Amino acid sequence: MIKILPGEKISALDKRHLELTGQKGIELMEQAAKAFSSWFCKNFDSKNSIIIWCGAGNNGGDGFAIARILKEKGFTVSLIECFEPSDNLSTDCEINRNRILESIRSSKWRGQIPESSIAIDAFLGVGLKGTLRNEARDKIKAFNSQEAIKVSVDIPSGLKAEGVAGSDVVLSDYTISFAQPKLSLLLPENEFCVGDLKVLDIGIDSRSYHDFQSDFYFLQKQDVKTRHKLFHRFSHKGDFGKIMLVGGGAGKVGAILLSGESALRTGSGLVFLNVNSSEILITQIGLREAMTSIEKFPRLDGFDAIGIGPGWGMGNREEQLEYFLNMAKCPLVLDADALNLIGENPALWNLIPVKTILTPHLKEFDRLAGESSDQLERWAKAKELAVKFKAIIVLKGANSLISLPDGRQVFNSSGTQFMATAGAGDVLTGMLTSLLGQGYSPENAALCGVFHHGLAGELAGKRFGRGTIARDIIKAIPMTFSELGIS
Ligand SMILES: NC(=O)C1=CN([C@@H]2O[C@H](COP(=O)(O)OP(=O)(O)OC[C@H]3O[C@@H](n4cnc5c(N)ncnc54)[C@H](O)[C@@H]3O)[C@@H](O)[C@H]2O)[C@H](O)CC1
Ligand SMILES: [K+]
Repeated sequence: MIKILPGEKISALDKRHLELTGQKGIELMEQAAKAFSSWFCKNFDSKNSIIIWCGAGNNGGDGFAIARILKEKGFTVSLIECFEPSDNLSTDCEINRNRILESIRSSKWRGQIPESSIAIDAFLGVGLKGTLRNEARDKIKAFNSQEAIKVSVDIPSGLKAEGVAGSDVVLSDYTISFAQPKLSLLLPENEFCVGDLKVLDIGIDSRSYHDFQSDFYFLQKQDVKTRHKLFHRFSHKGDFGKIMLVGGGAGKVGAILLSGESALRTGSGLVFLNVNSSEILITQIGLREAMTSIEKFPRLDGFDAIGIGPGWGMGNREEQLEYFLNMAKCPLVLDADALNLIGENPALWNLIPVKTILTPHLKEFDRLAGESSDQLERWAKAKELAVKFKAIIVLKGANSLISLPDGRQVFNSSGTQFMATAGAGDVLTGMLTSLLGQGYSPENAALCGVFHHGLAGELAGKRFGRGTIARDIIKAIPMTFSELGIS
């Protein structure tokens, strides 16, 4: 997993990469510009006219290089230079400016903006320091006033790599960040200026990260594959696990059915659904592959993992939750009403077995940890709780954050806005419980489960768009394994 470094460490990281590989800075910039341009060509037709706003630093250097590459690919490109002749350009910005083709129209910033269909923001990157100067503010305002699709290179100009955006910031539809997402790009408070986020590999040598300390990590496709258990010719039913999912109170049985079906689609051998006695019939009809039970205090031996909470209801459940927390000898997942019960009675925290996976969404997290004034505070509290109780806390949302007992915090890269639909969380609970039941370590179950859940959402979202529902995500689960080449 790639470490997420603070903005002020990025140039030191580049330097380390250049030392290790013998590359030159201008070559790394070319790799970044090429990565950006190939993403761009996949997403936009070359009939579009593009205007690129370039600053005087390396972010501007990226912009000049991107201009040259996109022109060669057939786009109509023009440039606005957001600096004065007296300004010092960074060495690599200067080199790329001199490489600009004559056929690219380049103008100085004079307050007028040529029309274009796509505006690329390569004005300021992670090198922004202190308070924004007035002339930079004017340029950002002018950039925002264009009626064009807006794409930021690395980070929206005016936004710092850490913290919440102020009012002087480029309002992007897409932010294409290099090597690692900057922490500010992951804050929901900054969604208004970041838009869709994509992180591109620009070929930084992974050894370059060794010298830098950070507890924040970014989970990508390539990190997940090695964490999976592979099944083979001699695998038997027992390898796929026997799990119990507890929930399905009156009127909410759909939640446990979604979890149950997700667990089966994730590969569980045997799935038991423990529901309210009034719901037994509908549960059996609802998921024919599952077995059902209605005891409030069922026997727990023989189960490989237990997931508790989807649609459970909170009335008179405390004693039951205590029973599960005290008696279970297998790994646990706690979700929904199980979390709300802990929020109401914090003494229950002390009964949670180590390495239990808790999956709160934002509101459930606030009930568990108390109100927070912003997401940064929530991230800090999640880390504190994970370390204190040796738990794994999955704070659900765009780029779900997985806080581990050793203090590491891992942001997920998969997922789509189409997953903001009823039952998507129940699907995750089923997937996580299933992987635990198949013998995955809690850390691997959390990382693989969260990634595959997001990927299933992406695949379902591609097909159904705004109409995506939780059952579409479940149907896409098997495809996520073939996508990653996992048997
Ligand atoms: N490893 C990577 O991710 C790579 C990233 N690249 C790109 O490089 C930039 C960072 O470049 P840097 O030269 O350090 O700084 P910037 O271009 O972001 O900014 C310098 C620019 O900004 C002006 N400035 C600074 N503070 C202010 C202020 N308060 N008000 C107004 N203007 C300000 C300063 O005068 C300079 O002109 C990174 O984001 C990537 O885009 C590399 O290309 C490849 C490796
Ligand atoms: K930028």
